[in-house]
Amino acid sequence: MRTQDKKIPITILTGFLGAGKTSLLNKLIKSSDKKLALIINEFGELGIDGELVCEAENQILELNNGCLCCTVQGDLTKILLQLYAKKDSFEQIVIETTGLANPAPVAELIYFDPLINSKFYVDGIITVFDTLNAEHVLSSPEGLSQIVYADKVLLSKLDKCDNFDPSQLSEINPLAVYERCDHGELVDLNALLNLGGFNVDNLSSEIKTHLHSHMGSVSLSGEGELNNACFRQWIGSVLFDMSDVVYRMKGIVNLSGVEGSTIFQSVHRLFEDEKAEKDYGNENRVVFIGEGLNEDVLKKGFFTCFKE
Ligand SMILES: Nc1nc2c(ncn2[C@@H]2O[C@H](COP(=O)(O)OP(=O)(O)OP(=O)(O)O)[C@@H](O)[C@H]2O)c(=O)[nH]1
Repeated sequence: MRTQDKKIPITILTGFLGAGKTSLLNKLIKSSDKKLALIINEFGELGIDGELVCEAENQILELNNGCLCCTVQGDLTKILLQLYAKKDSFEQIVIETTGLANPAPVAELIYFDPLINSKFYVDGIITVFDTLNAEHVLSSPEGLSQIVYADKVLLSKLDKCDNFDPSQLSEINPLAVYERCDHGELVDLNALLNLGGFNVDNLSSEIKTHLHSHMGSVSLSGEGELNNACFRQWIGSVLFDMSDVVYRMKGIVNLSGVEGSTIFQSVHRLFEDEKAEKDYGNENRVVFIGEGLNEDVLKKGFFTCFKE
């Protein structure tokens, strides 16, 4: 028996902001043969991804107070040890990193922290790559590191992109396996949780530094009912006017004339809304992630949408 056989496998799921990680995770949860424990790390102090992930029987733990690749490694150690104490209730852990994370420091923690390494191993690093925003993703060090360290790269949004050239990725990482994955759909989702071990030799501490200091998030929240037309107009104008600086927006809102809560999300200008599975009552939470965001302007716009 290999020593790894006694350890708990961890899959690191990464991919740039809005690439399709949560979409994939939801498909994985529904079709997995294994019971999973999920650790979801978000950029922005108001957690929304935890709500977007379907619960099934799995344990979901959120880390919202920083990015795993820099500030919250101590928290990750604590969570992993807590999970280990309940190890009979799941078979594998999936860590969904923020869209701005370099996966290497997370893998390094699992490999080089003796306590963690005696209990866990990295089964693989999976990167969801947004083909529609390829140029933008590859121009950022975070997006690049997600390709560099991947064991498997899932190409999302090819349904909306007809001129994507995959050789630009295989030139960066010829060792990874590349596969098409629209909306988290894959032929064999279960194989994703059995990649069989990540190659520790690929790790380089050089790209370990805090890369995304220029990025920031603005989290807005308030109780009550938002005027539906006003809110849609405001979001539309934010995405239009600030599309260069707002990379990602997510929100759970209570809109006038709409029963239950609505989930809003955008990746650059691509925008979607859907009925939330759960009713959050009067609660409204909106998170913007981007570069040089003007919190006061966003706050003012948000609060003018509350119905008198
Ligand atoms: N057309 C298209 N849209 C997609 C695809 N995959 C995801 N999306 C959409 O892209 C948006 C972001 O998807 P998510 O799964 O939330 O992305 P994410 O990587 O978890 O986002 P963050 O956690 O914020 O970084 C959603 O509106 C999805 O419906 C795809 O293959 N094709």
